[in-house]
Amino acid sequence: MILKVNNVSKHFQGVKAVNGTSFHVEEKEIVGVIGPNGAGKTTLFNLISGSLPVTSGTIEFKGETITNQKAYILCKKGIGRTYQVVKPFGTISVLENVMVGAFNKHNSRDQAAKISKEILKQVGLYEKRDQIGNSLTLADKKRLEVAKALATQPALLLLDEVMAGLNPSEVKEILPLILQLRDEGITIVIIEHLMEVVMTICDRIVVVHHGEKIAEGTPKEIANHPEVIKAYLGDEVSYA
Ligand SMILES: Nc1ncnc2c1ncn2[C@@H]1O[C@H](COP(=O)(O)OP(=O)(O)OP(=O)(O)O)[C@@H](O)[C@H]1O
Repeated sequence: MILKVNNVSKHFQGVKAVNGTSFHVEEKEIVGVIGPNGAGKTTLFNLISGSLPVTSGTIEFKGETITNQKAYILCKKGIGRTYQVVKPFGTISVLENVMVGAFNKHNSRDQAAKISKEILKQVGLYEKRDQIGNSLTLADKKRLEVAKALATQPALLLLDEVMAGLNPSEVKEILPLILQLRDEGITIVIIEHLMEVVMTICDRIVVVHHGEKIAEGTPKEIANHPEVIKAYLGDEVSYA
């Protein structure tokens, strides 16, 4: 088991963004986190990656309790993440953007550049390595987000809506990349609102609603789960 989230809560004043959630992730699994808007998905990622402290509960990574450790320390330990809102360093090149991630593990500029070029080839951005970050299309900015996270050489990669805003053919292009990363040994937790994507690539799915886990299972189990159907088809109509 690579990740264990034990009864974790995050309350913002009166808002119970995450409320007593528990789940685990096995090595090399692809686990989807789904739920309606505001369900607490991104907050969960912020807690796992150390961007926010928990209100209560514990988080274990590779058997070690890592609750409330700083984000840069968790990054060094192997937890990488992308952000829902893509934020490339707009005025430096695509290659330099990725190198920022690579410096997490490598002090030498040459070594960081070498690794970053390999990653750019893998995500299909090598030809655009000298372009400025801001000049990329949204689809390419999403690839760059993945590349920046990969450059930190994560064992566990948290992908936050990397396909939101992409057209169907762009989505089809990025799916094999995610499967390839898993084949290379990276464990993936993915927040994704595109059901066909989640159903296709995930081994298991965790469903959250109002900060609480309401279901967990294989894509098939989740698709037929009464609580999930209620959460999506009840008074909540939009989801992400
Ligand atoms: N820093 C914060 N301060 C106060 N409230 C917050 C903060 N971050 C998130 N929230 C609230 O916590 C709840 C969960 O938000 P979160 O962004 O985790 O949901 P989500 O499932 O990722 O939503 P979406 O699908 O819209 O991205 C929401 O009610 C949100 O307004």
